[in-house]
Amino acid sequence: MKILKFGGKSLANGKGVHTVIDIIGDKIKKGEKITVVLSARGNTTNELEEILEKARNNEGYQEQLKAFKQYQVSDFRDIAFDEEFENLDKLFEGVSLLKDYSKRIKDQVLSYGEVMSAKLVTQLLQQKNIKANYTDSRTLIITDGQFGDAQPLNTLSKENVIDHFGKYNGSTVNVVTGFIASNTKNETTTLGRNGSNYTASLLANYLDAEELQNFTHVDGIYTANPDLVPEAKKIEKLSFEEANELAYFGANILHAKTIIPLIEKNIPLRILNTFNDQNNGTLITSETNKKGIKSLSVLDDVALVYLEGRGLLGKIGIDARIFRALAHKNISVSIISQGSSERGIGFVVDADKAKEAKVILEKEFEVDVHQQDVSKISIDQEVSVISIIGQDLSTFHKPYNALIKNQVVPLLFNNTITGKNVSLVVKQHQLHRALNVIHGEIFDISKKINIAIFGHGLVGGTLIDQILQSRTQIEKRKDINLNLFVVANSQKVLFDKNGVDTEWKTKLKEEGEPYEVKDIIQFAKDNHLENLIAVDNTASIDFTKHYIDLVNHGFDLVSSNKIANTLGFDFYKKLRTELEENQKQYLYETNVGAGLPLIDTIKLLHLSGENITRIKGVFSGSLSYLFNTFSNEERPFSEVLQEAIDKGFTEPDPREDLCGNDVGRKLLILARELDLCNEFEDINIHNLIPENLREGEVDTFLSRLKELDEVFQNVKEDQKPNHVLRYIGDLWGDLSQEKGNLDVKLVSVAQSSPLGQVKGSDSIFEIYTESYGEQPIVIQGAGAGAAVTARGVFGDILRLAERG
Ligand SMILES: NC(=O)C1=CN([C@@H]2O[C@H](COP(=O)(O)OP(=O)(O)OC[C@H]3O[C@@H](n4cnc5c(N)ncnc54)[C@H](OP(=O)(O)O)[C@@H]3O)[C@@H](O)[C@H]2O)C=CC1
Ligand SMILES: N[C@@H](CC=O)C(=O)O
Repeated sequence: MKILKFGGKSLANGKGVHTVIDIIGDKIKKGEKITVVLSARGNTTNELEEILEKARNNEGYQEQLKAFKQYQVSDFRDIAFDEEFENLDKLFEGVSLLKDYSKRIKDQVLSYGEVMSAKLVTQLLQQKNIKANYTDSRTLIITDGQFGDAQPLNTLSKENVIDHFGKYNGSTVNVVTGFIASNTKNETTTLGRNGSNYTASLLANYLDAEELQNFTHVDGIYTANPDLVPEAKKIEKLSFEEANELAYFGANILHAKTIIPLIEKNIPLRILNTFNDQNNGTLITSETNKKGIKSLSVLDDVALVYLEGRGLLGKIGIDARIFRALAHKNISVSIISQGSSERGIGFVVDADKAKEAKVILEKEFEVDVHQQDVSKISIDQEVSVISIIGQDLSTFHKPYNALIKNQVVPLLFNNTITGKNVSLVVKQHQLHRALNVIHGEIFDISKKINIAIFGHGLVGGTLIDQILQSRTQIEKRKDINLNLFVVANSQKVLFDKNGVDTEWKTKLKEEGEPYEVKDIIQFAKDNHLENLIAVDNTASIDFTKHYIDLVNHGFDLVSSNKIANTLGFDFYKKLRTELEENQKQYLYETNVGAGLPLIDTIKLLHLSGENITRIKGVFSGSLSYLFNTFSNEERPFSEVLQEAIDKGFTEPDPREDLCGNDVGRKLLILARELDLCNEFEDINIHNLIPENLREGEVDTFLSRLKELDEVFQNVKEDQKPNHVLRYIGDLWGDLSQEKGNLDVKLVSVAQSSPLGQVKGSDSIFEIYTESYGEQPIVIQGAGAGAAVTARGVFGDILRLAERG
């Protein structure tokens, strides 16, 4: 015998009931022996409760009652509910006259939900020539007299059930009302929360069923609520013990008490989806999984109560007084946390009990408040509890750190000593993000990194394409899902919370909208996006003004833009302070030497105590290309410069390279990595642009490039034989002082020297240190170009993603 239990959503009007009839019909056809247990249909129980309240409060309930009746019969005109409707009318009338109702009356009213549901399904089955027998569970399950949450009297109930089922030879399906029962005085009682499931598991127990199949509207039990966590996965198998934990911590499919009758008889429970016959659901058995499962569950109808005060320190009996006072009023406390100093104790109660709990405690601690031993008794209603089931403390740092990194600071947390569960109380508005962050961290599924790209020119555009090309591979290899949720230029933004695709350029053009950076921050918040990174691929000083705001709102930063690192030292420090306070990171490896691993190397040498005494070299890829080519070939300077521009080596405004600012910035960035406090004004820069070409629009400058030819031809010809031109940066002096010397200049060097041998757009950096003496560490390679730079930015993004 299998027990099939169908929930309210499975039995709703429309597709629901008919699907249920088909499922039952199929089983009968296959010769399976089954018993069916039903909940009330759709929203029936809630509706009956609401009408009852209205009747008591003398609010017009007739209209809702009429709609309720229509719902029950609308799809099934030939089924008669006259008797049930008449009884309900009488009950509501009585309540409205008395302006009150007892728990006994409420149980009577609610019982009609299950009665009508079972009556309907029985008749629909009979219409299909299936032998079905309406079974009112009040004749079977006998309980104590606790209306609303009655406890079954097992011996009596079991006898009734065995007796009743003994009368059927197996070819008739008993269609049993769930949830309802009767006491020994033959009065209707109900079995409380999850009552229909309880009826089904009691029957399974009494009848030694081979399986209980619980048909719901979901595919099974998930690692988290899929409505809140899109990446949630279905759990194939669970042990009863684990299911019990899930039930206790709020998984809304089961209630702990419903599992006990199954455990007793070792009867498997399968959670199935009425509307998906292709799914095996979740199987719950006594078998324990060695690895253990992990799941996230949420209690959100809760409140946090907090008691604080200096007088609690070391005082004995405070906790006892709190819990005794609450227990006295039947208020149950679920999660408790107390500081070791005992200056405060926080705990969680059901939301609807919070105010009462506060009043009770205020009364209990009246004297203590007066004596200022207790300073505060407060409640916070806007909280949720997340329980990580299967999580022990040895690896708890992972989800915890991820939460902090995503600016979710739990208000309270506790763990079970013997089990493997940790519960956290978080602010309700952070629940969604918190769940996704924890889920991404504890499951073997990819961690989503939400990236906002600002600037999609040469570097930014290449970066987007590189990410879109490699993201599948990265997800496979690293379990990191790179989600580009924003692409923006100086005018417009394209939002897509699920990530832009290869059509991003067209979409940005057609669907892009004007924006301010705060809109992007808001979008991330509204969509509960976690692991946020803002990538600056602009050359804009204006955009850098938003860095601190972005950091304060949970974004890590990556930039190819060098401006933020070369603004005033005050800003430089402030940004780092904000980063530290928010536990955010800022990576900018491409600021010097494009994709070359320079900044990291310098940072490491410095951090490890290696004294760097000088850094010298060709810092600019574009000027390297320009002077390498111009020195070796007999071509006009303007022609080679145009080539460097066309190859994407220069800054958006090439005058930034030629005037020395770009090299100056790079030099300053390196100096600041060595903890020097130099300002941009401290740099001695040899500006290569003749004064008459320095001002004006970039286009005008580009149209006058030829005017540079004579100037540079003369410089070239003025050199010693076998010498070439190089534009270098040089950081020197006593670098243990507050400031170093920073020079940017055009020099003529022997072609045979290391600097003289640099080719193409290569940069070369000579790093002199105390240990390495006269022989510098040399880093050399492509110092400019969209592809290498974008790859470097990509590297920074991945570094952040992996650090998590
Ligand atoms: N090229 C190279 O080899 C290297 C470049 N870099 C750095 O990379 C950065 C980008 O260079 P590149 O790609 O050549 O520049 P581009 O001029 O090609 O692209 C700049 C992008 O930034 C956008 N932008 C400008 N201002 C803003 C703003 N305030 N807010 C949002 N978006 C803005 C532009 O949009 P719009 O079109 O609307 O103006 C454009 O999409 C520069 O900072 C450069 O120094 C670093 C290392 C090497
Ligand atoms: N314009 C820059 C690009 C990289 O920072 C250069 O030429 O080096």
